[in-house]
Amino acid sequence: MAATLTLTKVSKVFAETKAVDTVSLDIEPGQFVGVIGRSGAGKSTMLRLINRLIDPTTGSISFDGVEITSLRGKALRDWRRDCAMIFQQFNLVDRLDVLTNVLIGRLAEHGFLSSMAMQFSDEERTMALQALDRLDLVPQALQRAGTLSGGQQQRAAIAKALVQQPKIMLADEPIASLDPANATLVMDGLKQINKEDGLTVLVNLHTLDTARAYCDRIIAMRAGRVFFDGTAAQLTDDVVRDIYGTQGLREFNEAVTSTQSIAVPA
Ligand SMILES: Nc1ncnc2c1ncn2[C@@H]1O[C@H](COP(=O)(O)OP(=O)(O)OP(=O)(O)O)[C@@H](O)[C@H]1O
Repeated sequence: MAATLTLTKVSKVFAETKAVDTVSLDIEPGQFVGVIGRSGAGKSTMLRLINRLIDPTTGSISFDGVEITSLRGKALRDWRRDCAMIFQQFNLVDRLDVLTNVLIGRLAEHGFLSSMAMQFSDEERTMALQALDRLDLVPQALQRAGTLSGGQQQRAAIAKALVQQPKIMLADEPIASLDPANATLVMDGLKQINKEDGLTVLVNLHTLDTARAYCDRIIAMRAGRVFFDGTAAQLTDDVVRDIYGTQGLREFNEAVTSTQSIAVPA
């Protein structure tokens, strides 16, 4: 059963920098949420806090009523499986084939010895092939991951995340290294999984057009705080200018996954 992710007054301080500043949010099950904002606004830090790659300085993060920030040992490993993370740089092992890379997503379910031996059941291989099929990557299943295009690698990373059978999918700028055609395929893949499986998706994006085209809800961060939280329709050009500033807006207004764009003042 899907569950709500709740952040309550979450802050993360690095030395002098308040990367995330008193953020409170409820992410409802099945939402496709885009997080936007200028470089340094705190987007990656927020995702890393949710995944427990880092710990908050203060505040609470809970999922289905369970406090995430206090999980240790197996409970923490289980959370990292439930909360799959996609990174800009794909996180695949280049020298291994695509199918094996996807199967690595199952290792959290294995004991130490079977993990070391990379022994997977027929059921797991079927699951991995089904995930690859959803991402249109069956023809590449036996190809070395390092030989795939960037877009194919990112779709393989999504397949790997899928076989973890996560409850929520986090993606930290998953299309930042991709050309428009591949960026569109990756976003379409995430959207398809969100719609078909009802999986909650929380994705950091550098480009407004992508957030507008794909996200049910857009959260804009500025200096660690939530500056805007609403739908694409509510994200007016005036709000966008406040988020990015006119200069920043130029930088972030390049169309990456669609031809829509907003007006930038001359
Ligand atoms: N490990 C760290 N040590 C010190 N400062 C950090 C660390 N991680 C992030 N910061 C700082 O926290 C702030 C927020 O960084 P973060 O990476 O979350 O921003 P972002 O919105 O994801 O930016 P970008 O779009 O460039 O990835 C920045 O000022 C950054 O320099």
